[in-house]
Amino acid sequence: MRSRLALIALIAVAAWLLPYGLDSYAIHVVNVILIFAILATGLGLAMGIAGQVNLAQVAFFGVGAYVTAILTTRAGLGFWVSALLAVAATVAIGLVVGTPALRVQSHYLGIVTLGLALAFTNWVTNAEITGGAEGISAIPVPVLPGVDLSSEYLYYYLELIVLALALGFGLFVVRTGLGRRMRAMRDDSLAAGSLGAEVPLLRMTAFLLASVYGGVGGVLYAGLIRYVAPESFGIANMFLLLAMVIIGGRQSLIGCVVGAVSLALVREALVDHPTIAQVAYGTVVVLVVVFAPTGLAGLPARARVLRQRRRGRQGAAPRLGPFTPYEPTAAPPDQATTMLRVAEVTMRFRGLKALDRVSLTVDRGEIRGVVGPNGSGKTTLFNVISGLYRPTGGRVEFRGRDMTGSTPYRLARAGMSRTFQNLRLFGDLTVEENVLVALDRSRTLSSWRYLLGPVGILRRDRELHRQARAVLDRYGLADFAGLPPKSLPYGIQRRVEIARAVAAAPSLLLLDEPAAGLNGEEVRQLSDIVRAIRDSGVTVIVIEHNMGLVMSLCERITVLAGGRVIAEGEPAQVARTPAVIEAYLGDSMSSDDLPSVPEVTR
Ligand SMILES: Nc1ncnc2c1ncn2[C@@H]1O[C@H](COP(=O)(O)OP(=O)(O)OP(=O)(O)O)[C@@H](O)[C@H]1O
Repeated sequence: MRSRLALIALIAVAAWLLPYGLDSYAIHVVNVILIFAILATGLGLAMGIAGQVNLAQVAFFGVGAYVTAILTTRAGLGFWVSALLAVAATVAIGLVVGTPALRVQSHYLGIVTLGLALAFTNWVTNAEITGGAEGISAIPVPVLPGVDLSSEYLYYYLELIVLALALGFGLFVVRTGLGRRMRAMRDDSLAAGSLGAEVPLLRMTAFLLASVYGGVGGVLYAGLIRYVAPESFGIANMFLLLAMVIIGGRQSLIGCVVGAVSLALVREALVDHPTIAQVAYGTVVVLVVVFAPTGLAGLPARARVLRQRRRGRQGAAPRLGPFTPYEPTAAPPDQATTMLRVAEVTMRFRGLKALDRVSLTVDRGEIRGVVGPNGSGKTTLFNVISGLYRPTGGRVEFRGRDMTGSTPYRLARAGMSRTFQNLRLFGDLTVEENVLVALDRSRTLSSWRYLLGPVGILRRDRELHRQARAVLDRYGLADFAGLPPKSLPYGIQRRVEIARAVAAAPSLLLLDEPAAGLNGEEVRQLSDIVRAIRDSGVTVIVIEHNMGLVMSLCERITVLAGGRVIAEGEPAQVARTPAVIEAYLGDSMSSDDLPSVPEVTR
């Protein structure tokens, strides 16, 4: 921590002293670089942190610059008033660009945002108000009492302060709840939604943030160059910005700034050879994507890992601890006893009927098993219940409310949580951050607090970290808190996913094949964990192929075959049902898979 502060202080002092060693041309180049660093930080937030393809950053930049130019020269407004209006206009454009993000997937956004960038250049080249291909000149010098901003040396300090604020704010967002939810969305939007992250609004927020940075960059550019023309906001600069973010390291805002500075210097060196420059950026981008996907920012971490490997692992290896059961709580008697009612649900995929008029009712406090041969519709049923699929017919009621076709994040916020058959942990977040995403119930619409109440955000984040550590301690995962989940053995990943699902404080927990890939001891521990979760007042539905586990754990079992419910009842009773035995034998499983003695499989 101390060495990091010392490094920041050193960089700050060096940045402050930099103009003393530069001639007038060099300071101009540096001033342009700082503007690109601000733009790249905004692009990094949208693309690297939130995972939203945004090719409109250059258009945001252009809107900021042009609106400043038009308002100062044509409407006669002061520079700073125009600057404020310019950023507001950029945010409005950001809202428009972000609207498709509410519905379409990220790769289509690439086309939408590219279209916007092209339309913008086309418009400014042809419109009268923008001065056509000639552009707008004679933008007035921004006035700041006591500081002559016509001097590029002093303008540098204005830009430096804005960049420091922009980067500081970006890092604050990335390292607290909003940024964590964005990163979770980037890693796995389905899992993020199932934990209550409002994915469409988060995407929109990413575009708004990018637009603010674009607008601020545009204002600074108008004030620096005092002339705007279409070529500054064209595809070539868009490509340059993309290259800066990819080469610097799109998942790190500091990487984006490093990328902006390095590439801008290279561009300067190759200013007389633009074609070579374009080919060089393209080649370096491809090399980085293939050989160093984390960009320049990821190199120190890679070097650290290599060094550790060479020296051999130091210190004690992290170990899985025991699970500490919850305090049992009795279900409140005054509430309805039905937790979930699925009525006549049908789910068709083109010609295939994956669910055929499936009905089941799960009572509060129950552990319900859902079993059936492969392809019988179990996971589809979970996907319908948890909102990933809208059923073709029928109704899903959760806690007495009709929630048919509701979105995963609404269901999550209503108290439903789930795990996935193939594990959907956020791979680039740490284990602790995975749990933090589930614990954090902040609404995306309350993100204005990042501007008006940052201290409250920090305080809340500290409290969430405390809660996350308590969850990890309870599940014996404390040693893994700072590690990325994909580096962990499968059994531990399964436990992390359950801990994460329970951290969302559900009243109904859906577990999709939680024992898949676990060894006998791990299955026994899982059984204890699920029982303890239920005893803490959570209703559980579990899909499982491990019949020993199902038989010993579940009070009731629903059996699906061919998308239909073929039996339901207590385990021993269901195991004797001829239709069930036939379904399993038809699936070429041995009838031994349906033990009459309820015991956990080892
Ligand atoms: N998104 C989809 N598009 C098309 N078909 C699908 C889709 N999801 C599931 N299916 C089909 O629906 C049927 C039921 O699949 P589902 O995954 O629900 O079965 P399952 O009982 O969970 O199987 P398993 O035990 O192997 O996980 C299968 O035939 C599957 O191919």
